[in-house]
Amino acid sequence: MRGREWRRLRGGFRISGRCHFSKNKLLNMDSSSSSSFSEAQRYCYNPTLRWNSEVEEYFIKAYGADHFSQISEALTRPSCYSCIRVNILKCTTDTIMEKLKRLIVEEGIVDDLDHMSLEETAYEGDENNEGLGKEKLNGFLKISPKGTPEDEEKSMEMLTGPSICKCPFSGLENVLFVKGSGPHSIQYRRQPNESIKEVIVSRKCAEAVLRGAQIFVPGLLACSAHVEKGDVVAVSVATEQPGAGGGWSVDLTRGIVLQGSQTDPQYLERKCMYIGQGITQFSRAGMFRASKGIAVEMTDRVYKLPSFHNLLGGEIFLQNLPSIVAAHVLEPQEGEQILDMCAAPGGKTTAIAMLMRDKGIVVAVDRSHNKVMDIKKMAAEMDLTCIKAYRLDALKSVRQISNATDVAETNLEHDISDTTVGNSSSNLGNVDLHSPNMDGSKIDLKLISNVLSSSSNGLYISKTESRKSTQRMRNGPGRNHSIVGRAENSNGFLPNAFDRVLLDAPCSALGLRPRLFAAEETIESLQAHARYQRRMFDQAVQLVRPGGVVVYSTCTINPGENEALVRYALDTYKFLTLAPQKPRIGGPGLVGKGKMFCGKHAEAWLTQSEAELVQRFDPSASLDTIGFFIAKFNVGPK
Ligand SMILES: C[S@@+](CC[C@H](N)C(=O)[O-])C[C@H]1O[C@@H](n2cnc3c(N)ncnc32)[C@H](O)[C@@H]1O
Repeated sequence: MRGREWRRLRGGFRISGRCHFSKNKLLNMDSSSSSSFSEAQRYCYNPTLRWNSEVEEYFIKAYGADHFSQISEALTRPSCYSCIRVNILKCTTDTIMEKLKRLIVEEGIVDDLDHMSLEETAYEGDENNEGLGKEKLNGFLKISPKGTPEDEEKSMEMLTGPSICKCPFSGLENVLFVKGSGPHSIQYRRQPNESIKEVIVSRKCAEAVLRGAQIFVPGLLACSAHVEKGDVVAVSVATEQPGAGGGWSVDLTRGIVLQGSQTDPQYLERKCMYIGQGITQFSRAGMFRASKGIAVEMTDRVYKLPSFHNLLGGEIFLQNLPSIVAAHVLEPQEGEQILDMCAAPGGKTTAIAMLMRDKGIVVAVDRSHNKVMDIKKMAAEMDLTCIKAYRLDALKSVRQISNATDVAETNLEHDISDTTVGNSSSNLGNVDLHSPNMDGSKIDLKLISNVLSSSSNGLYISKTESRKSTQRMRNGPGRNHSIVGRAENSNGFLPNAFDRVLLDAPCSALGLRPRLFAAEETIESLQAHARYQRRMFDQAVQLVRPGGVVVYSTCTINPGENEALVRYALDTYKFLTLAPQKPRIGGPGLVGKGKMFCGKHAEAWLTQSEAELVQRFDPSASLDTIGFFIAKFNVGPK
C-alpha cells in the first residue's frame, strides 16, 4: 500500500525539505516557442536563500551542513497547505468544512486543488528519494507521543487525502487543512518575434504572491516598454544585493523600463526568480501613476495556495499550525486570568479565548497602538468578549507599587471590573475577579490594569485626550476609533497577577516562509533579539503566580533565541521547571552548546532530557510548517 500512496504523496504534495523536484520540469521547454535552453533556464523558480556569512556558519554548526541546506531550501517556498482554525464558539468544524468545499467549487477560490497534476509536480522517482521521504515522515511520526501505526495512518491521510481535511492530531479537531500545490512549471507567453513582457516586484510583494496574494501597485518596481492593460507579463523579484558600503540594498529606480536585455536591473540576479505570470490591470504608465489597487492579476503561479481573504469572517482564522499548538500548550482553563504579553495581531489571543470558551479574562498587550486596535477588531469579529486589549511596553509590564498611597491611587485610576462587567456580563458568573493569591492575599483585578486617560469613568482626562476628542467630534472616529472603541494604555500589572502567561516574543522571524532573503540578520542582531527576549521573560516570570504556567514561543530557527533562552530561564529561576506539552507534534530541541564568532563565543543549549520537553518545528520536516519553537514552564513556589 505504501508504494502507491508514496507516489501520490510525492507527486501531489511536497513533503520533505530536500528538493526532489526534477529541475527541468520547472522550465519552459515549449518547443513551439523560440525559447532557447538558456531562456528556459532563466524563466524558472529556484532561489537560493542568502545569509550573512557568520550567521550561516553558526547555523551550519548547529544543524549540520546538509540539514541547514534543507531548512534554507524549505524557507524559500510556502508550506504546501493552509491551516484554518475554526471558531467553534460560532460554528462547527463540519459546517465550515462544507462551506469551504462549496466556496472552492462555486467561487473557484482554489483552482486545481483536487487535480494537482502528477506530470507538473512529479518528483524524481528514484528509490533513494522515496526512502528519504519515508524516513522523514516516520521521523515526524516518531516524535509524536502516540507514535502508533494509527497516527501514521492519520498523517498519511492528511498528506494524501482530499483537498480539505481535518487536522488528524488529537486536541486539534477544530483545525482544517486546505492543500495547495506546486511547484508548477509555467509557460511564459510572448507574441511572435517579441521578447517576453515582464514586471519586477519587490521581495515583500513576491513573498506575499507566493502565499496567494495579487500584485498591488506599491509592490511593483519595473515593467517592460509598451505594456498595455490586459497584457500577459512574467513576474520576477528583485532581492537585496551587496551594496557599496558593505550592507544590502535593492539598487533599482522604481518605474524603470525593462529592455529584456542584460542592462535591465538585476538581470542576472533575477534568473530562476520567476514566480509566475499575470494580466496587467493598467498600462505601463498607469501602473506607476496609480497609488493603489491591483497592478497585475496573477493567472499562473509557481505555487497555488487558496486565498481566504475576507471569507467567513469571524468563523475562521487562517493561522500557522505551530501557533495554534502554542495556544493549546498553554492549556488555558475557563475562568482563569491569562496574560498574552506580545499579542498583536491577536491570533494566539483569540485561540486562547476560544479554548476558555470566552469565560475568564485574557489580557492582551502590545506596544503598538494600531496593533492593539487590530486585536480589538479581531476579538469583536470573533465575538470574544473575554479579551481585554491594552497598549503596554512588555518590558515594563510589572507595575511597581511602592506604598499604600500608590495602591489607593491605582484603585482610583481605573476599575477594570467596570469594563469586564460591561463587556462580558454573561460570563460574570465564571470570572473570578478576586482569585486567591498563593500567600493568601487576594489578587484584585482592579489593580491588574490601570488604564490612563479613560474618559469612560471620567476620573482622568489629559489635555491631549481632550484635544483629541474635540478633533474626533469634528472629523469622525478615524481608523483607530471605530466601533471597537479605543486602544487604552496600561501601566502594568502586579506581581503574581496571572494564572498563565504567554510570551510569544518578538524575534528574528527566521522561521517564517516563504522568505527570499535572510542576510539582514547578523550575529549582533541575533544577540540583540536574545537580550530583548530575556528581559521580557524576566517580566513574564514575575507576573505569573506560583503554581501557574509560562509558555515561551518564537517563530525563528535561531537556537540563540530558543534553546539558549530556556537555558537562561532554568539557570536563573530555580523555581521554573520544563513541563511536557500537549499536543506534541514538533521535534525535540537542540542539545549541547552553540559556537559563534569563529568558535570564540559559546552559548549553552539543553540537556537531552530538557530537549525532549520543548517543541521545535522544523520547516524542512515532513509536517511542512514554519520554523517555530515552544517551551512550557511550570512555576513552583517563588
Ligand atoms: C511575534 S509577534 C506576536 C504575534 C501574536 N502573538 C499573534 O499570535 O498574533 C510579536 C509582537 O510583539 C510586539 N512587541 C515588540 N516589542 C514589544 C514590547 N516591548 N512590548 C509589547 N509588545 C511588543 C510587536 O508589536 C508584535 O506585535
